[in-house]
Amino acid sequence: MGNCSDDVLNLDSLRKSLVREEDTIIFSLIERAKYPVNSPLYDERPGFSGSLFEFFVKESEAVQAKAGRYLSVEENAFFPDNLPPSLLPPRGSQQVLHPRGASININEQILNMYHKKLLPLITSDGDDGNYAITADRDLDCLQALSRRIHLGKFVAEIKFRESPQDYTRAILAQDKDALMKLLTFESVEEMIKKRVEKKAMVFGQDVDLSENDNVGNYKVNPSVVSRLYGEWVIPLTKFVEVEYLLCRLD
Ligand SMILES: O=C(O)C(=O)C[C@]1(C(=O)O)C=C[C@@H](O)C=C1
Repeated sequence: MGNCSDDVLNLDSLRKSLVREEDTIIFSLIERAKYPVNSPLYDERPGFSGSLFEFFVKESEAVQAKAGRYLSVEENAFFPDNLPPSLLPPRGSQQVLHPRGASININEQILNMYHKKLLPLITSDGDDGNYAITADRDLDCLQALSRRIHLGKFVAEIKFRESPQDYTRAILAQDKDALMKLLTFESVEEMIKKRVEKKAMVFGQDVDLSENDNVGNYKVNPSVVSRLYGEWVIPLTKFVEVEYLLCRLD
């Protein structure tokens, strides 16, 4: 979203960014679902010190690091060790987040969820040999999911600033359950799950000029998108929020 500076930091504007990220996530899933699972991409390969997927992501992240992607506190690398420095100077934006919480990176969990849970649900079996483009589509999905989930840091910061007393009590007690309760809005979560399902129907339908809508023929199963949010995206965002808050007073 690129505008997480102090003057625009409020819950409404952040929630708008989360809503906009839904579009990015759903379109990236639709693009990935064009290709079969292509499992050899993820197998260890001699000469690559890992899989072709890992090689692709590491090299892509190295280029993006040089071009300044990770200067933004909203961006987190999947393989952050040994990234080259940015060739551009830092942008000097205000530090909105608490420094300890700003460095939270749960991409390992996101990667694990993506490979083990999500990918089998959105791809067909098979191998068409298009490994590079498949890896590129994977990276798009992963970066969109990661950005959305790590925005939890900003959400947590806002919530802390809005009710410092309640949060301070729970933080001092290091009470994760109390923090989780404070930051949860069940009605908001329900609305999100319904909305992403509807978006997947709208974005993923075949469009042609005949009278008959191609209802029911979706590029990514809308109920999988709703499940993705309910079981992984929202819980992981909340995990980031709790982790951020736990160290907010350090
Ligand atoms: O909108 C918020 O208040 C958030 O904290 C974000 C979010 C989400 O991940 O979408 C997480 C927890 C809330 O229960 C509702 C929604």
